Amino acid sequence: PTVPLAPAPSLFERLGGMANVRAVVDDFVSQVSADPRSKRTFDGVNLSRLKASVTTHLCSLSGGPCKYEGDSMALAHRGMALTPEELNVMGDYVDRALIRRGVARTERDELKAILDRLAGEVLNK
Ligand code: HEM
Repeated sequence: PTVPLAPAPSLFERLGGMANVRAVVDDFVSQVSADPRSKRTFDGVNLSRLKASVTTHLCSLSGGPCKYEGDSMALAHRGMALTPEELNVMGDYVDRALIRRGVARTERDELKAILDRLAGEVLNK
């Protein structure tokens, strides 16, 4: 039998590591916060700060070496009454940003599954 010599790379590594995750977040947060279908909650939000926070969050969620210390998802989105449509708009921009950075289908689907599991914590708060 074959004994694996090294653990399988984390999703974080397969996404291309910190540089790629940061670039993807920079891309999709810029798009979501500018699109008329999804921009209403971004008024007055410090986008650089948000991008840094979302990068750390995704790094941590995908098994990377980060520790997310921001607010819970329910608290972060409290009072926004986010809709499934807004979440879909974001999901599409995430996917397109990943494609632009050369991330393959398997990894895109894995990240989508992680984000889908958080939907209940961000919608309708
Ligand atoms: C699964 C989906 C989502 C995840 C995982 C997520 C993640 C996050 C994270 C990590 C933060 C930063 C919280 C902090 O720094 O304490 C944040 C803030 C924020 N999110 Fe989301 N988010 C999601 C969906 C959305 C959607 C669909 C929208 C709007 C279309 C949105 C709008 C915002 C805004 C405006 C903030 C900034 C709040 C502020 O600084 O006052 N989020 N989100």
